[in-house]
Amino acid sequence: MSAGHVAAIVPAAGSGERLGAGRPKALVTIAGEVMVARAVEGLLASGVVDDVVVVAPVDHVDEMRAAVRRSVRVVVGGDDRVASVALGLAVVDDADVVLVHDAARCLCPPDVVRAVVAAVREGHGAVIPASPVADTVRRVDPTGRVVGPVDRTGLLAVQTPQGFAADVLRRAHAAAEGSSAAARATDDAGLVEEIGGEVVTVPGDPRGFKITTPLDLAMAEALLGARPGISDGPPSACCSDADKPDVRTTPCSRAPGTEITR
Ligand SMILES: Nc1ccn([C@@H]2O[C@H](COP(=O)(O)OP(=O)(O)OP(=O)(O)O)[C@@H](O)[C@H]2O)c(=O)n1
Ligand SMILES: C[C@](O)(CO)[C@H](O)COP(=O)(O)O
Repeated sequence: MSAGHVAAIVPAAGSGERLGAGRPKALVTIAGEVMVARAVEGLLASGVVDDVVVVAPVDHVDEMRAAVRRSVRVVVGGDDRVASVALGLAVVDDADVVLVHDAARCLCPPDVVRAVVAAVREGHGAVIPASPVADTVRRVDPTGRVVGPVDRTGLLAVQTPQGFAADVLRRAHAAAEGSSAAARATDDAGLVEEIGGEVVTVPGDPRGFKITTPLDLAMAEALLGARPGISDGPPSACCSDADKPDVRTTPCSRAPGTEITR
């Protein structure tokens, strides 16, 4: 595929129930910058995205436009993520490559964006960043009783941005409209699978984690150096240095193995 026009859709119309911030999650601030603005900046910093469309909650379109501070289009979202992406897709009719990137994965590094776009340009119709699952996985019944092991070999946890040849994503969404596939799919690659399309992976990045709960938010702030750690306590005198960017070169006078309470 030629270079083509790359558009990115940023679904940001969720309410953020699990975060419980009392306002749409994408408008929650992390280290002085709201999530949706961080997500847009990350996409643009990749240097491979030409156009961004933010999908906003109906009552927060102006607020989101102001927060992003870039001349991106902002459209009203739908009742679920699939509907919101479809509404964004409807306005990127000039795109050859379409990325879909959760506002909630706003710390995803630009390298991942570039890798996804490069793989679509190589000719893959659908590309997702994904990483090995770290935890042991079990299947359980509705009561929580374990019913069987799950072989972790070949299991990957999937992130965004997901990248698509525009025609592939359009066909997938058209087929999903009003069908049970839309209800089942938790991501856009799932819709491509539903129409028999091939989906390939590129390596994900731990920083692309989805900010879902208050703990995720605290971890994001800690990653950006905006708080000492994921507990609320103040840093100890010794280890406040560890909060500075280059912790590798910061000496600590405590003996190795000393328990550190934060
Ligand atoms: N109707 C919806 C629902 C979700 N999203 C977006 O899809 C992404 C992934 O969803 P999730 O992290 O689950 O966000 P919420 O749906 O807001 O979270 P919750 O389920 O806790 O309410 C988010 O950027 C969210 O804003 C969207 O654009 N439109
Ligand atoms: C799209 C996604 O972020 C990929 O991991 C994920 O599927 C979103 O899931 P959610 O249940 O809507 O949070």
